[in-house]
Amino acid sequence: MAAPADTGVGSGIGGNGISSGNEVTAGEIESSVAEAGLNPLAPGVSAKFAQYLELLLKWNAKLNLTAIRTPEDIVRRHFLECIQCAQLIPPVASLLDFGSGAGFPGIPVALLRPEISVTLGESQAKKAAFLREATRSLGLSASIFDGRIEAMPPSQQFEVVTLRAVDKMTAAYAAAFERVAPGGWLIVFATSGTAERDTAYFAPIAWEAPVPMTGMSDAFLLLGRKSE
Ligand SMILES: C[S@@+](CC[C@H](N)C(=O)[O-])C[C@H]1O[C@@H](n2cnc3c(N)ncnc32)[C@H](O)[C@@H]1O
Repeated sequence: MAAPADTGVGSGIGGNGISSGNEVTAGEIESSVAEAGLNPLAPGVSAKFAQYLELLLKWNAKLNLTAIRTPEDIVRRHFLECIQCAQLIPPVASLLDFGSGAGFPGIPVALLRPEISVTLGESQAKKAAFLREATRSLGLSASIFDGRIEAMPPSQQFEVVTLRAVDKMTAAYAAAFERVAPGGWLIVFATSGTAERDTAYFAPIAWEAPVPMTGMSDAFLLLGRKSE
């Protein structure tokens, strides 16, 4: 799948209330969430996002975890998109973030939806190490699956599987579908160029109307339910 489109909220430095320095305060994150029209975060959650951002910047300088590098872009493209996703997830008990990378959307989901048991699946060792450190520092109970999702025991299934910017789409899709429990949800981050292909690929899934990403001109969330 293509990476999320670079057409987000705001217009670069200062466009979403984020200053150009390397520090982003909890207040600035709350303002960005409000400007994007998303529901306010629960008390304490914006401070956790500020801490997550600091960790990302520190590790990204050495390990190249994400190509989105500046604080304002990380808030605008990674955080806001994933916060919107977390707020849309139906009431469920378990979620697999397939190809979590630096934690998107799994870590924002774990921060916003502590009732969900989140598994962050990531095959690259350096990214899995970051996920371990990030979840430890942020006090999250999310587990890390350090390997290819295809290697999970066949019986391991989840009520929600998220897919965001995962490459080798055909193989990833087949593996993701296997991990969705009967009656569970698949949530795909898509653009107008991929939405039709994505929904067509997962034929046995009943798709809801694509949800436009807040403040984005060409990004959608696809939510589909696997039959019982
Ligand atoms: C482009 S990154 C996107 C990461 C994150 N979802 C995001 O939106 O920023 C895709 C990640 O998926 C991981 N990945 C791809 N196929 C995988 C598989 N079959 N099992 C586990 N991880 C996988 C890659 O190692 C990579 O870190």
